Amino acid sequence: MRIRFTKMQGAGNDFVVLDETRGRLGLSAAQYRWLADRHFGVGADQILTVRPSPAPGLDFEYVIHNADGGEVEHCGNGARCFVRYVTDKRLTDRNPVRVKVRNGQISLALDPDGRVTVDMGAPVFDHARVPFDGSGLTPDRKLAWERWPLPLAGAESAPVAVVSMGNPHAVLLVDDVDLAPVASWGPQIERHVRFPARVNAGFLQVVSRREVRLRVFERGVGETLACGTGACAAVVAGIRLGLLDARVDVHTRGGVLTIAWQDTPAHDAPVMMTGPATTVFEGEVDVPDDLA
Ligand SMILES: N[C@@H](CCC[C@H](N)C(=O)O)C(=O)O
Repeated sequence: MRIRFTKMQGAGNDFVVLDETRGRLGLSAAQYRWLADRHFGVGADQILTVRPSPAPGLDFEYVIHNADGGEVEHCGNGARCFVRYVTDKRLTDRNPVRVKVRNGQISLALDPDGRVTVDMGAPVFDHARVPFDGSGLTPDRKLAWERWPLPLAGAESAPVAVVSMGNPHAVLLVDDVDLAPVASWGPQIERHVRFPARVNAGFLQVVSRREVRLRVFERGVGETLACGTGACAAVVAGIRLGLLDARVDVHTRGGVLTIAWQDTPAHDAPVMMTGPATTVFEGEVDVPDDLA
């Protein structure tokens, strides 16, 4: 099947964007995997699919597949690229744009400086909704909020803060992200038995109360140059741990994201994320239909 696509990136987290506003392409998980493949396909961390509004009061639906072909709930950098795409393609003239994602809705605005600001919704801390199983573990309460000790191979234990931004995140404090064990601990945390839906693993270095460095080993992908929901989760965790102010610049390997979250007694304020969204190129490709 021959399809048109747009290649985009936000802080180096890269996407193949597909337009299904005039009809479904009907791709299989294997075909999404092929599109994301950097050797045999186009190459991307995620595939974003734009669909028409599913309900009054919404402008679009967008669907996200990880490079492993699995559908996921949320993608922060993808959300910014999504709004750049529907605006540049003149699929809408609304600003902000209201979009349905898998388990909720988000609002996205193009800023005058060319960046995009996304209302990412409120973080979720309820373990059942993350989902996370902390039963039998004793949390570390040395800081203002708890961290849960995950046993890893080699008898090491990783103390993680647990938060959902619509998708699950485990956030680990490290002294220096350049030296963090992302390649060895990332896959173990991603598939840890305590996270039944798997998890994105964030390695957070606090530089000051307004500046952090972050690397994320993403569920279904591996380490990416940036993760938007990971940046939101890391800043929310840092604020709840008492280490960060309400507005923080997050330095990733692919660029800077600004995250703002005003903590309240109910911890239910929305997280605002601002960052870049860029079109790289457009193309057509023959997607094999005999993939296993
Ligand atoms: N790159 C994304 C997150 C994409 C989904 C994630 N890998 C998951 O499985 O939850 C972002 O920018 O948020």
